[in-house]
Amino acid sequence: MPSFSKPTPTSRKHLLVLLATILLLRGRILSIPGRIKLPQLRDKRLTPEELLNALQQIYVVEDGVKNLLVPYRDRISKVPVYPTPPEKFTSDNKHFPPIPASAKPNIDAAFIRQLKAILFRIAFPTFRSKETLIVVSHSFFLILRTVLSIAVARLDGRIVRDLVRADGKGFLKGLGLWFLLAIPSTYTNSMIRHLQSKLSLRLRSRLTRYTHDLYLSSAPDLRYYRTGLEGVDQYITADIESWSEALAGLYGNILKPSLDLVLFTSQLAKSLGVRGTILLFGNYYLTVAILRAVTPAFGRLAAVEARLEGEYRAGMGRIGREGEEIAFYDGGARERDILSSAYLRLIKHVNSIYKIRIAYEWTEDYVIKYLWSAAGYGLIAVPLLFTRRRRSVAVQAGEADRTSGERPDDAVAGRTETYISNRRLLISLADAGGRLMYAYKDLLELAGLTTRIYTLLSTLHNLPRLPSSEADVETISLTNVDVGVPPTSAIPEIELDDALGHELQQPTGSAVLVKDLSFAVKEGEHLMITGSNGVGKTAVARVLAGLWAPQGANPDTRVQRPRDAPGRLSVFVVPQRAYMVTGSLLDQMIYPHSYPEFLASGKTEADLMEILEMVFLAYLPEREGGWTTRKEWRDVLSGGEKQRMGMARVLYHRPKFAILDECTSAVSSDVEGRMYENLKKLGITLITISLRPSLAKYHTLLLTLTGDGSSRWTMTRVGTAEERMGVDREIITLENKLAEKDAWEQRLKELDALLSRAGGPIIAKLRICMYTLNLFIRTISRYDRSNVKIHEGTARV
Ligand SMILES: Nc1ncnc2c1ncn2[C@@H]1O[C@H](COP(=O)(O)OP(=O)(O)OP(=O)(O)O)[C@@H](O)[C@H]1O
Repeated sequence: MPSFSKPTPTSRKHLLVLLATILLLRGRILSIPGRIKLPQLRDKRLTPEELLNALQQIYVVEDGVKNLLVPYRDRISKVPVYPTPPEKFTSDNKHFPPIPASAKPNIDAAFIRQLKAILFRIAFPTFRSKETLIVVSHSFFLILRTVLSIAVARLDGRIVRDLVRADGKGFLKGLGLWFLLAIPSTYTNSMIRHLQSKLSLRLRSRLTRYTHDLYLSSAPDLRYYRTGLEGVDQYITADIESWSEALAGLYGNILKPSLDLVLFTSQLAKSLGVRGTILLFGNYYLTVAILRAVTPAFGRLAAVEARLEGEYRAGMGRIGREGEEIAFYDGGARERDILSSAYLRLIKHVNSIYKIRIAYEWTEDYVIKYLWSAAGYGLIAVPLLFTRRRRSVAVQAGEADRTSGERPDDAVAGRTETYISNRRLLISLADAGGRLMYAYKDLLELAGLTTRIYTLLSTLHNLPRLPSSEADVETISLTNVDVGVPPTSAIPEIELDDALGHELQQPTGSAVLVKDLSFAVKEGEHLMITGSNGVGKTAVARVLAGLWAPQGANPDTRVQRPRDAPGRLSVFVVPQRAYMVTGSLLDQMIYPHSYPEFLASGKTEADLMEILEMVFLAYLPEREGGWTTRKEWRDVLSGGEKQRMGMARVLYHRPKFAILDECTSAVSSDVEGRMYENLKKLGITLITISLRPSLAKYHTLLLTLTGDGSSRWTMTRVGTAEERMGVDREIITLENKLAEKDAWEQRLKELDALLSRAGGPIIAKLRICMYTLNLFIRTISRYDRSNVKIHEGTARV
């Protein structure tokens, strides 16, 4: 493999140097990079080429830990990943029981249980995690802010008192303290915001990693394939993010105002006395009662909004994915209608939330701002009026100065201080109360999002296990298997127009497509599965590959596949629709291998080129600018090229059995035939699903699915090469006879005309012969090459 060091240009022989540089670069671009050195990646700004190579590398393993190479600006950071162990999922399973059909997002026991499961099984798995440290620091700053707010309120009162007293020195001292206090206060505010964002990000990362590991599980779980949950992307991307933000924000929004409420109330109680404190608590009670009565079901509304967002997002994604097909049909207008409809449903819902909010927020503002302020004035008046009355009585008695030793100015200043401090505390109290009320609404919204996240996790956790089909056998076989569409799992969905309730997606019953199917394919035998469209050919492949469980209650039902040998897969499936992975040209060919796995396999660039030649794609690396070129391959490659790439993957992996599901339908027959020959030469046993009779000659067994609604099937042996030649000869004879059909028909008409003029028994016999001939011609006419059935060596298995 060539190295990737930069060429040094010399001042002499410019032309030669230029030529050499071009050649060197061409060599670098067109060849596969070796393992790249990554120790100082974090510190070094990489060249675009190095960046591309690092992207190709995907990850490095250091000290047994997989480090993902994540592009960040024009650098690469190494992020260690620790996949969730399967035992963790097993132990978590019981904490995520299926959500009951009647569940509605609300602040209740179910919400607490769901939140507890998500928090303590995923978000905070241990108390010594970084998340805990963030929460502790966050709490510290929240408490500090409350303490500082009290200090600010006191200082505020003191400054005004000194002002009323005309105490310049005291005023300046107070002002100096004010500036000093501002430093920790503002720092505390920014730290609270920072820690809240950090906590939200950590929660999101924890949940995302867990969900990725659970969702993208390998065989036999294949949860990504089997969830049946609509709009999973919305759950994993947007909902997890909103949930993390809501939770991190809510912690501050509940803890801080609650603390404020306790501390401010205790401070106020000192100057309000018992009566005032009772009045204060009466005020709290009244507020909570009023607001509870007018609070709408924000939880359910938030959950429905998330779902509608998901539908709209899915529609947008579909257009991005299937742009070309839509463009061919010129379906823009139709798609716009579909998208607009999804968008309008979302907007209608959001609008209705806004409308519901008007009444709620109006009441909330009225209660918090005006009711609390009025109560506040009343409460402040208690000590003031009380003190004033006492003072006036004392003044009347002419003993004011003697009893208190204060000047009248001091008394006014003292009252002003109390008033200012209490007023500030009351304003803060009203603010805390308001935030607590908002927090209640946020809590309801969190309940809605929690239901969404919990639905995702419990659906993934509760998928029925697929029976393992791998065994120590040499053949791939089905025994007494009913093939049918598996029932969709029951997933509760919050219904669009029904924010008051939700609907259960009913499990659909599955019809049996193929009944009691049994066959075994040994290595070296080649099976072709045929039958009309929709009869269940791919369904059989799904059962063989372990994507669908066999149906039916027959105790003898069995699906068996050999286990993967070291370095060799037992079964590799090429599906009907070509799939192109995000990445380089090399990634397309080695999929699902990663680049490090390719290096570990010991295969070389020459091996890859040899494979590309076998599928007639040898021109691709040169045409596309090298193996590491990254493009949107789904659009760049033609339909036939994508299918040939699928065949290249089979040749790269060299499995024991290759299931080819109509994966050469866009490839010309001659190229298709040569690719089949190449696969067989490499010792790969073929299980082909196809409607092309021309492919039958590469196989030894033919499974025909009847497709007349009876779910029946027949297995026939295609026969030896000689026998197949015999069949070909028969086809040619029939075709020759077919070519003479018009002449025969003409002669028949002539004879018929002759006979109609004659009579007698001989004529009757001749008429019978004519009838037979007629029938024969009609039968031949109906014959078509594609209908020729091969019956040699028929063996029902
Ligand atoms: N996930 C699914 N959900 C519901 N029905 C399904 C699903 N997958 C397949 N089917 C149904 O099962 C039947 C068989 O599908 P299958 O893909 O096996 O047909 P096929 O014989 O391979 O057809 P074709 O030749 O057109 O590819 C079809 O009627 C199809 O609609």
